Amino acid sequence: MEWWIGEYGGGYGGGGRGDGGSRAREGPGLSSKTSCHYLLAEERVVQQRHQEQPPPQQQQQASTAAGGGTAQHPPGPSSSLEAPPDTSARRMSPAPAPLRLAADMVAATVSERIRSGGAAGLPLEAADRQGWAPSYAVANCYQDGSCGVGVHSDRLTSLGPAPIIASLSLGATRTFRLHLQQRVQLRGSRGANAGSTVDSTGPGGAAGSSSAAAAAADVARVDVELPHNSLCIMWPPCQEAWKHEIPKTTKPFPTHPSTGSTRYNLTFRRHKPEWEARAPLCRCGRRAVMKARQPKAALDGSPSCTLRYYYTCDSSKGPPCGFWQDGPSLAL
Ligand SMILES: O=C(O)CCC(=O)C(=O)O
Ligand SMILES: [Fe+2]
Repeated sequence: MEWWIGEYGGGYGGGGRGDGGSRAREGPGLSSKTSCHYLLAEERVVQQRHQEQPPPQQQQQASTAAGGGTAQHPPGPSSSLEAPPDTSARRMSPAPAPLRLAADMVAATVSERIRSGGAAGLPLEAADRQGWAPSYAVANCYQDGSCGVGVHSDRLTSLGPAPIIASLSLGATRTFRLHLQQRVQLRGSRGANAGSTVDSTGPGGAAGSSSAAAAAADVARVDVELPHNSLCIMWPPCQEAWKHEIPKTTKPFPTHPSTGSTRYNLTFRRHKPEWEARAPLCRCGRRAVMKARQPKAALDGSPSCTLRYYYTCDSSKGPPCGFWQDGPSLAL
């Protein structure tokens, strides 16, 4: 694996994503030991277009989808420490053959889960219901317990609302920790939680996966151990209702005969250029980022039946200009 995951060289432990936002960066938006690979030729075309053309001037436009117009709200929830896999900040290389093979297997697993009703009641996009296929993959390498990724949700600007993200773990076993942000009432479900939004399937893709979050319907934090060859599917609305992290640890954890204390993670995602194009430009001229709105009383009030989004300045690219614009909403 190392021959391609280590592409950007260097370490990702010390100043990594776990350190309150001061991520070590080597390329645009990518930390060392993280690399980004396109699986579809279209993705490469979109990427090239991004590099060649400045975004369209749409600064004064009203909000995009179902949301209202520009509002004078204060900024939303304090900006989370977000992971880099936002394709607007990507430097992608083509996926090597083993990664394509893994992507095909992951796509088949996720699609079969959808086809057999395992994702019933979840807010899947119509296209995803027909079968899900990722367009790119992000590879992370955690050399040992000193490496982690801080609490974040994955960027929605280029993934669109309610994305499916499938995460394959290889090597050492590390803890994947989820933090509940808002309770969501899913259609047809009785519980007031995004209960079944994370589905971790054990080694070999064994059936009878453990749905850790479902078992913990009323807790605000869930730990899922991710052993070698496990697939963790972050079903929607996982990115909206939860944040996640791989905590650094000084405690012993299960190593792997081939990789020792090193864990590799491959997340498979589908880029939705149509959503990325909808993001307005903020006052400082950068493309705004789309985030999920979390109601103030999210954790004590009644569950939300609607996912709401807003656009704000991308603070990962420099001092925020204070831009805020209402975004789309998605009834569950
Ligand atoms: O390593 C993992 O399991 C999670 C990685 C992650 O959250 C990310 O790349 O956004
Ligand atoms: Fe993430």
